[in-house]
Amino acid sequence: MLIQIADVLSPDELDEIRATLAAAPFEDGRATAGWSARLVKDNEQVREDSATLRLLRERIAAAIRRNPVFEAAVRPKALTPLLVSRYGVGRSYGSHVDNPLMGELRTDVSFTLFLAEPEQYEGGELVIESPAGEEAYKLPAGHLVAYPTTALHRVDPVTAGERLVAVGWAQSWIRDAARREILFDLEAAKRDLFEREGKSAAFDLLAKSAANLVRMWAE
Ligand SMILES: O=C(O)CCC(=O)C(=O)O
Ligand SMILES: [Fe+2]
Repeated sequence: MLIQIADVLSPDELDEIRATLAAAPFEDGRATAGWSARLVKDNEQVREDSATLRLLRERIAAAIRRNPVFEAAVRPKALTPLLVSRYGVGRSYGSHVDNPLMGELRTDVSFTLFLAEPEQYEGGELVIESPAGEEAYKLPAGHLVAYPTTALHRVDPVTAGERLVAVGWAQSWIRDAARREILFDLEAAKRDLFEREGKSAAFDLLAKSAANLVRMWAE
């Protein structure tokens, strides 16, 4: 399941993050790509060993972890350390698949949190490729798109301005994307039913089934 989540960062958080980014040290992004993705990766990232990256990672990861839609859709067991990337004019990241393992984690879900407003740059869409076609994402600042790490994807060349994003990966309690979608739908149905009839017998059965599916599938 592919999902867009609005307002993961508040306007105040965004201002603070952008101010921090304006003074951040950047380095070539190739170091954090696998050997074949490295051939098509052309961006810059906040320096791995910098205090700025530590601060940005803490702030942004905290905002993502407290987002209830992210929690319900991704079911994160753990997140990789985030990357904070900049694509100036001419920069892009060609079609690739992300590493299946990063550090101690299996990467189940990839996500991009947009930090620049769409009007601030031309091009730079995140394109998710599938046999059914392509889907391009360029979301307002503070919004996030999450997609199964199984997909080929790319970032189209930036032709004006500057694209700023934070990207990361989650190992999910629920490895399979189709199962995650079932649990996400059941959670939505639970909330809808609860609003209409409170903690009814039907609600309790739905809640029981959803909880037991998590128990059956969690790993
Ligand atoms: O910048 C993005 O939206 C995605 C970057 C990406 O595909 C990656 O870092 O593996
Ligand atoms: Fe990627």
